[in-house]
Amino acid sequence: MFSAHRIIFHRSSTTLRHGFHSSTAGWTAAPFVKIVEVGPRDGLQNEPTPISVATKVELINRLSETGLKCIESGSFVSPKWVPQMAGTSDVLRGIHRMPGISYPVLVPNMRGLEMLEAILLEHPEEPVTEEIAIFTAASEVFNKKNINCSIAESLDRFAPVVEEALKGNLRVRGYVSTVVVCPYEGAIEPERVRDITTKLLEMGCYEVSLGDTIGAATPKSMEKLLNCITAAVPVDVLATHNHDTYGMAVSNVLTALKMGVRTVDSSVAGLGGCPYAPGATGNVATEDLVYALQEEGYETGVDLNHLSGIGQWISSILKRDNSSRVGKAWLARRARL
Ligand SMILES: CC(C)(COP(=O)([O-])OP(=O)([O-])OC[C@H]1O[C@@H](n2cnc3c(N)ncnc32)[C@H](O)[C@@H]1OP(=O)([O-])[O-])[C@@H](O)C(=O)NCCC(=O)NCCSC(=O)C[C@@](C)(O)CC(=O)[O-]
Repeated sequence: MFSAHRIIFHRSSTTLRHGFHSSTAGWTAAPFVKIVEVGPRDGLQNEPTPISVATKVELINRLSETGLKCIESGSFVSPKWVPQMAGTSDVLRGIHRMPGISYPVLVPNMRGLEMLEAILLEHPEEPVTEEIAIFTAASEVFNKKNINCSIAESLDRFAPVVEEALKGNLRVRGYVSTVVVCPYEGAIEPERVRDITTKLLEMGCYEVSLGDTIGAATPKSMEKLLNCITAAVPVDVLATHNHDTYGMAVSNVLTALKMGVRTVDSSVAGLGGCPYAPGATGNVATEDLVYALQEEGYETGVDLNHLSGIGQWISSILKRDNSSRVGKAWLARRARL
């Protein structure tokens, strides 16, 4: 379980015209950062208008061509609670899965896992996904509003889900929400997050993503949180999931990377938010993240030009502003060319 940071060798990318062009020049070592693209799930779950299965499938297929290695593709949650995630079965059936990319889905209980298993049985030789994510929170009130149970009940509920998933060769990722501030309870003590993270890892999650659900963290609070958690678990089983409500997300991610985190969640065009976190905006935009990472000397394997076009496309389909500043800069630059 404990592995050294993932270092890859690559041709250094010479950044031309503010990060949108790359060329090759010599061999260097750059730390690789895995991006977990959550746009098709976290990004779409909070949209006010219905989104067709065809649009979801097209979004995932387009994202699959950018170099991303992990694209969260939906949720097997109750459609009464989160209507935008209805149709996840058809989304999984419809996407063109590319080798080397994982397409995880959220599963809140055994019912959700059974729904996924039913699809997996349709083509056992070609599984529609190899990974699920379970999700709880460090705040009792948020957890109750989000999944209708206490934190302890959620862990009890997830234990058999994880056991069954692992038996079926599905990898399991864990999420902890409200890791810094809860919209209902206020500041959260890092020790609470540490203890829940540890329990999820002991249960069998290979990684835990730390959700700053309302985007209220700052570099200082991220550092405090990670110092507390990494005293108990190795940093390479942690990921960060930063919403960008206060414009702090990129700074928070860079802080986490300096502390050794190498997996970061983000959402194309900065889409998203949790329906049970009022006032929170979307995740850090994947375009902003990729730009910051490449300028800071990290490797992501993602084609920023291609991604920026997709961010603009999905924003226009959803009839909303593109929340990615880098995406907007890309559009303005394209207009000038
Ligand atoms: C967990 C439940 C289901 C409990 O909901 P409940 O009402 O307590 O469950 P229940 O077992 O009493 O079932 C109620 C109804 O839902 C059905 N049901 C039950 N389970 C399922 C299922 N899996 N799929 C489809 N339907 C289901 C069940 O069959 C029944 O249907 P009815 O008899 O009324 O017709 C509900 O609270 C729920 O679905 N919550 C989902 C909340 C959610 O998706 N939130 C957003 C994702 S988390 C997030 O965004 C944060 C994160 C991860 O991004 C990190 C961060 O930013 O912090």
